[in-house]
Amino acid sequence: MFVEGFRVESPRVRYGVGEIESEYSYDTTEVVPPGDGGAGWVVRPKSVTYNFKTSTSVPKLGVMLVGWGGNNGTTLTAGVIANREGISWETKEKVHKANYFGSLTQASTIRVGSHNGEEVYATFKSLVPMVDPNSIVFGGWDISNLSMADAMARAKVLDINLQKQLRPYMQSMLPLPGIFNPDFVAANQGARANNLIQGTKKEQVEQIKKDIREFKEKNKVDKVVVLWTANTERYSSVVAGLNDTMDNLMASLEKNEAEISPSTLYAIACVSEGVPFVNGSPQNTFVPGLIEFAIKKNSLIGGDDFKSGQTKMKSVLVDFLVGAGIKPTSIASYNHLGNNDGMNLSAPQVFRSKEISKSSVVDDMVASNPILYSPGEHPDHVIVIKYIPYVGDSKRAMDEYTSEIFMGGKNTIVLHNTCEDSLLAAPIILDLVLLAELSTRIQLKAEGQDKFHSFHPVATILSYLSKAPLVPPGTPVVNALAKQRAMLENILRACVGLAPENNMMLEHK
Ligand SMILES: NC(=O)c1ccc[n+]([C@@H]2O[C@H](COP(=O)([O-])OP(=O)(O)OC[C@H]3O[C@@H](n4cnc5c(N)ncnc54)[C@H](O)[C@@H]3O)[C@@H](O)[C@H]2O)c1
Ligand SMILES: O=P([O-])([O-])O[C@@H]1[C@@H](O)[C@H](O)[C@@H](O)[C@H](O)[C@@H]1O
Repeated sequence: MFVEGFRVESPRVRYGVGEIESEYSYDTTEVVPPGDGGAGWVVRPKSVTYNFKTSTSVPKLGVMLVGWGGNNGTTLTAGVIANREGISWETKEKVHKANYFGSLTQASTIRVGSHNGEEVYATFKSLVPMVDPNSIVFGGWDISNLSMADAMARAKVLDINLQKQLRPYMQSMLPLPGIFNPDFVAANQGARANNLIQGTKKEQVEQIKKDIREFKEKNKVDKVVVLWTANTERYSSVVAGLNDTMDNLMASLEKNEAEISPSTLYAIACVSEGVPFVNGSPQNTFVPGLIEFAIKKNSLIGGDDFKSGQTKMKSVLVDFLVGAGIKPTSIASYNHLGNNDGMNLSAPQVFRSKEISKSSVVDDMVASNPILYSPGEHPDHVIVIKYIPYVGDSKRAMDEYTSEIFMGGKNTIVLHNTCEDSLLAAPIILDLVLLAELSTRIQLKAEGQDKFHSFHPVATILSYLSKAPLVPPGTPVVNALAKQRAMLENILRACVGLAPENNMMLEHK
């Protein structure tokens, strides 16, 4: 059974004017090491009462994309317009209708219980009020000056009969000039760089801040979220005195230090304006000084690197294998693609950023099972990415997973996965901006705390959507996809006083 929406009736939930309040018992545990008496480890269940307040004042949302004219940026913009206008288009197979497939918030469901023995499901987005994607106003920056209509044609992602219908809506959408530094991307990206902000790094930051303010005013949006879907940069060097603290980063900006990347400059501008900034690429935009700045300003940052295809599959498969007591011993991940992202990734220093994010995704799962892995032991894991122009945005991923199984046996799984890069990434970008906006409307307070506060500005709530989740310093990184989804769903369930989904279904046992 499926329900579009629901209200929770409980003495612990109040749907007020402008907000939903809930009182939530957070059942967790306290783990105590062996005592002097050698009694062994002790695990004590404990319950902590949290109060949540979620504002139901859903804003008119503006989304400014860095790299708006790219394959992902144009595909997302086009997809939202097609959904908003109810566009359908004919291909050789059939007449297609616009949809939001691939979006967790728009096209997935949650179990809310059972009725007369039948399971009842609701849309994920019905848990708490979210922005309607059809109402989003898009804008942003690109170092290439093509209109969104021409950039969509350049991307060659969407069917031509759809593109023709979208062109009138997108031809007047022009990207603002971007901050470009050829030292941080492949040399082959220079050919498209004809739409640039000139000046010192500080002047560039001030321009981005001005752009955000003017966009907000011109479009009469209540809130803006900025998301980086521009090209992958090489890692910035993290150097004491340069970017290791907020003060040093700001001093380096004043000195126009060369090693501050464009993505970090955009992030500085956003944090300065209190605008959420999400990084969809793998580079270390969030150098320590930027993270300190975001925490001081309590301004949301999140990322890194959209989890869209090959890595998303890996974070499911390795979780299944390790969770089943099977020991992955070698993982070979190869893919080739032919879009501009792939061309940029053909530069070794840029590829290294992607290699890091794609390799780290198994770390938490391997570390969770010392029965299988000795301290420091991990699977052989290689990442290969090749640029083959002919396939365009239709990335072809090939993986081989070899594992040790019972009594010296071996198991090998081979996958071929045609990841239509932008058609998989666009709905993920949508979820990132919707959830980033939502999380800024949630306040929480644990028992013993006297004031409500926001989530930590480093938004781990976005982990499900990121290959390399950014977490507050010193906190655990979770990559297993099922755990990430459960974390997100259960936090939103808590906002309306619903217990975590435990899948026990005792009533049927
Ligand atoms: N499935 C996916 O597509 C996927 C998954 C994970 C991560 N990513 C990352 O998303 C990013 C975008 O992917 P894409 O396929 O859209 O790439 P793309 O090359 O088509 O688009 C990037 C756009 O950013 C622009 N740009 C580059 N540097 C800029 C700057 N400093 N300021 C403003 N604009 C700038 C470029 O002109 C281009 O239009 C890449 O970093 C990619 O690695 C993509
Ligand atoms: O998300 P995923 O498919 O594991 O990883 C992908 C890379 O393998 C691919 O080369 C590139 O197109 C995308 O940027 C994406 O990051």
